[in-house]
Amino acid sequence: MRVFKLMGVQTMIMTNAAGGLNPDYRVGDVMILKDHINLPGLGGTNPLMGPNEDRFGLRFPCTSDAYDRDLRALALSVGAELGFGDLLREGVYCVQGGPNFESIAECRMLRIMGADAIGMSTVHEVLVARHCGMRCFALSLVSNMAIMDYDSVERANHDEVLETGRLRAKQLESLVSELVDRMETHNTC
Ligand SMILES: O=P(O)(O)O[C@H]1O[C@H](CO)[C@@H](O)[C@H]1O
Ligand SMILES: Nc1nc2[nH]cnc2c(=O)[nH]1
Repeated sequence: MRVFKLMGVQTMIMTNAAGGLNPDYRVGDVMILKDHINLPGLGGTNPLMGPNEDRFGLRFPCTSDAYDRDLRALALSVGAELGFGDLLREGVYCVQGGPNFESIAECRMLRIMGADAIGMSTVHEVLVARHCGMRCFALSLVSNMAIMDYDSVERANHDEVLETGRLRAKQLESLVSELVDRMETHNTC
């Protein structure tokens, strides 16, 4: 992120695959991140640990405005214009350390905590990008539903994640490229 910053990048667009925790979500939905829960961060592991690099940003950065409101609104309208507004959601992404998928008890706890989707990436990048003043937009492809039921015979697996990615690749490509075409290039930070 800091190399991008030094190269003059002002806006970061990030994508990930995530497990759906919100029972209203379906495999193949696309969740625009409006906020996150940084589980490793709450536990004391954070990419901004260590001496602060003052030339990049503040020691104690704000995260309540991490995901740019204007870009979120623009993505929702672009998706609707492209004909797949019904797939789009806005929600809270939770990052855990991985690489294992979550246990049933963990999924249930995360849902109670307010997470709509769970993954293993993106938040670290967002924290460093925001620290140095870059505008951030991120979306999650709901590649599988988290297992919440002890009677379920479903098992989270990476093949399903890859398969859903293939299924939605074209639509996500058109969403991101149209977003890039239309977004203001200036940094609002
Ligand atoms: O977050 P990305 O890299 O999109 O991928 C997510 O999906 C993979 C697991 O299937 C993990 O890598 C997890 O982080
Ligand atoms: N942690 C986590 N990461 C994912 N990436 C894609 N699906 C999942 C999931 O169910 N859990």
